[in-house]
Amino acid sequence: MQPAQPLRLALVGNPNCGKTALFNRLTGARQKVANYAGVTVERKEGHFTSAASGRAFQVVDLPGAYSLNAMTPDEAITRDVLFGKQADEVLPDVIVLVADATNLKLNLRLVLEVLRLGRPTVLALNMMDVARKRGVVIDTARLQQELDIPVIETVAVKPGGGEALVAQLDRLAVEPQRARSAAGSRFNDGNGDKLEATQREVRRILDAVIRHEGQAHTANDRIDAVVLHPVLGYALLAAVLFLIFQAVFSWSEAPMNFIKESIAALGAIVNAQLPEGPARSLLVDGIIAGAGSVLVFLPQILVLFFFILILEESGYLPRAAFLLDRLMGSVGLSGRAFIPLLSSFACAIPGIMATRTIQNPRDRLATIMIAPLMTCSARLPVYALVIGAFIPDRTVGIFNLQGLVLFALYVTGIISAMAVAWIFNLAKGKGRYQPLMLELPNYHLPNLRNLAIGLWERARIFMTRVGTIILSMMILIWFLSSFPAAPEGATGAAIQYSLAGQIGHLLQPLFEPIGFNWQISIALIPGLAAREVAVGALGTVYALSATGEELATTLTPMIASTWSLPTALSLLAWYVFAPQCISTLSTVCRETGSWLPVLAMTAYMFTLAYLASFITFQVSRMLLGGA
Ligand SMILES: Nc1nc2c(ncn2[C@@H]2O[C@H](COP(=O)(O)OP(=O)(O)OP(=O)(O)O)[C@@H](O)[C@H]2O)c(=O)[nH]1
Ligand SMILES: [Mg+2]
Repeated sequence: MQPAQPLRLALVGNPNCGKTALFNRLTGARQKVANYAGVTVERKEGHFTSAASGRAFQVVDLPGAYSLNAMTPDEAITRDVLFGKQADEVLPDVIVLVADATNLKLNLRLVLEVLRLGRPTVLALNMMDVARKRGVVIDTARLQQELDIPVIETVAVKPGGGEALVAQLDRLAVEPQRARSAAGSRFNDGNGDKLEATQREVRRILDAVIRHEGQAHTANDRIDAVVLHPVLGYALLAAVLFLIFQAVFSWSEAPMNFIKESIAALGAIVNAQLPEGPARSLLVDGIIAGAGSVLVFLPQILVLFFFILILEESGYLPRAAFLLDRLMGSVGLSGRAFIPLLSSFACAIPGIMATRTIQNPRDRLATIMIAPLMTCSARLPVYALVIGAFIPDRTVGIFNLQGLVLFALYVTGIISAMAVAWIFNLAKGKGRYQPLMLELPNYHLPNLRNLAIGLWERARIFMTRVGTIILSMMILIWFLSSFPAAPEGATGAAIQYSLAGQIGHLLQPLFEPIGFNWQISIALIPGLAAREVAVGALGTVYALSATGEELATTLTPMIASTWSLPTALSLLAWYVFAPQCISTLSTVCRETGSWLPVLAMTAYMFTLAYLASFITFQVSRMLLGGA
């Protein structure tokens, strides 16, 4: 009896109405959900089986859209799926419209537009929990009558909040025709003045179905009076950012020490158990010292994401975008660039993809070009390693000095990005200033369970990186650093004679003027695969360079005793600017459809990195006298 084909569903609705939350609820996926418009920028597919009927469904989550006349590249994806324009796309069997019940006035426009397509459609009236709390009363039965499609109330963020929808979909799977609205044709008069006809229809339906308006959301307004205040607003923004960098160091100290000690203990055990030889060296110097020195930074990454997740979920981000719109405009960026740039603090790849929400292609390109200057989380281990080794852990006034330096590095990245945008603006000619149009979502208290899931997800991603790309690079680096073995009667550490040692020495003339020794030069190359690998590579290289009997699984004291301060500062400067990992460059190529921006980006970033390191090294050497 079971049809072989799963029923294909597409989730369509305004931005930020909870499509992805619903997608996750239905399929058990963990796609990114956040409280601002434009989180989803690509099509995502998932599957689920109805517990009641055993029927299989295929769901596509789509970027939010205000209308089917796409203005931005992400809206175009949704339009193309609905019109079957995507080359390898089959039209969905049922369109699941999602609407924010607290904002029907805005959401109904798209609903009516989609109904005109005359396809089987159901409406999920989402965020019903918020609507109820505010006392909004919607006559769902009447709405169903007006639209002539099934209307189901949902709460996408609550367990079981999508069950009624699945039950309805089960019924539709038997006869999808039941969801084909005749109402669509009612305002499909083809008189050209569709927009106005739609507006009128929206007003009429609202009058018929809203039984009670509920209170205006006064709490929102009260918070906004502070958050968007011309003075207090900026002070709050600065305080929030500052707190984050302080916390990254002070909160993570204890767990980092614990991980560090565990790794050292593990190294000692393996060292004592295994006979001397390549196997022991690979395990202790390659894997434990290499991957271990990256693993130590997990707590700091989690603290950073703890704050990012709270900011994303609270609804604060679009407000910050408004505060900074003037500043962004003065260097020729659109205020819409704010969220893509902020996402780049996690990783430049989602940041660059998020530029799909920027309408003007020129603004979009400018944002893509500077996104890699935002400090991605993969740089954090490098910064933290060098800061931990060279910047004393003391307080300046109420501030932690290490946190201050970290903050300064992030700010340097931001200021440089603004400068590059300004130059780009001069070169490309000034774009028309477009006023920032962003929806201000309601404030949400972050849901603890989702926060925990989000952090767990980040930990998983980081551990997977450590276990796959970083581990395999570590093994490769260990081989390169161990073979060929030192010749008979050699005096120095064996690594000096290895392939990696030779490459390091070969590169040294290039890096000498900026203060890098051969160990750093070796670590820079694998750092292009993933930035954290540079830390792991240093771990392995130094473990293998250790000549004495002492076990060298902790990197920090080693670099503290062998590098000069100017070298350390120069490495920090290098990491602010040096081009991102290869995957970022390939994302730029994919998003712009051309290699030209990739080449331009690589060239400008390498130039800036070398210049910045050169100046940092030479000036600090002069100031500190010799070294
Ligand atoms: N209280 C409540 N919050 C919800 C509900 N559904 C979603 N949210 C929250 O609403 C915000 C937006 O959810 P998303 O699922 O990211 O929205 P989206 O429609 O996918 O947004 P875009 O991808 O930007 O188009 C998030 O903060 C969710 O946690 C709901 O039913 N009730
Ligand atoms: Mg989404």
